[in-house]
Amino acid sequence: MTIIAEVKELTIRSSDNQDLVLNSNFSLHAGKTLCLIGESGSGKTLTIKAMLGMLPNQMKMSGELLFKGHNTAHFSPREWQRVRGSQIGVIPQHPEQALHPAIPIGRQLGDVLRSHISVSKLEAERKVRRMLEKVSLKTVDKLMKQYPFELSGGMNQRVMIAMALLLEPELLIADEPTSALDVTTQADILSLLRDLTAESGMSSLFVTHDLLIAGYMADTIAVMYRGEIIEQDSTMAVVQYPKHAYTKELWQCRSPFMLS
Ligand SMILES: Nc1ncnc2c1ncn2[C@@H]1O[C@H](COP(=O)(O)OP(=O)(O)OP(=O)(O)O)[C@@H](O)[C@H]1O
Repeated sequence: MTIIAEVKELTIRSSDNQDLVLNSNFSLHAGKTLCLIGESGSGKTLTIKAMLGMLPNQMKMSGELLFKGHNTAHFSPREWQRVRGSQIGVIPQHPEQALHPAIPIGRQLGDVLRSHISVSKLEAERKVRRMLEKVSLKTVDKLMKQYPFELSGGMNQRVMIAMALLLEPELLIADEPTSALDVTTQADILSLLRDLTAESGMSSLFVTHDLLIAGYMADTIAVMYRGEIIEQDSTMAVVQYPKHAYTKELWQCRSPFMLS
């Protein structure tokens, strides 16, 4: 199985020497989804930031982060610019904060495409339209001219998914992409993401604090607790036979209804 990214012995310390992430290890494989799960403050977002080369300057990091076999510590700002967005797609928790409020959707996506690959305006528009249709957005003609504030949270998140997938990344990172959405929209978006990742063959890292969502999305689950990965196994093993008391607790505090 092709390894797309590896996190080896990742430790992140705050400026006052607190361990915020301690000795994390996991691998991301092509065509597979790994879920990082843990409560608020367990270190999930810092792990993602480290993988994207975006840790706050005052933090100290040790360990190795590899993307397609390359140690990302050696990436120049220019290489990072190339990798982020084109080879690694990111879906944030709050799409409204990631989208520009004063640029129409069609132009925002077109600009992303044209900043990474050389295509004519017309071809960029065609690709953007196709991608917006792929994430099940309707009335694409109208949508291309609309601004984020005119769309619902669920529609904006579909736009972010389209943006993240536009350049056919090899790795998709989604940080709690549905936590700001109502339950029905959440289920629709999760099902869309699951279909798109399965069909594209890319690797994905999905962050959530919800074991039910992890069980629905992932092939492998890594449970984070106070900065450490305390349990990591196949989804089946973690959901059906959780070993750690904290994982059992995560399961018990979840509703009994399963997504299908
Ligand atoms: N810029 C920062 N400066 C200092 N400490 C930080 C900073 N960002 C995060 N932390 C601390 O690092 C720890 C891990 O934070 P992180 O954001 O990775 O958690 P998380 O698991 O993603 O939580 P959430 O689900 O709430 O996003 C927390 O104790 C947090 O307070």
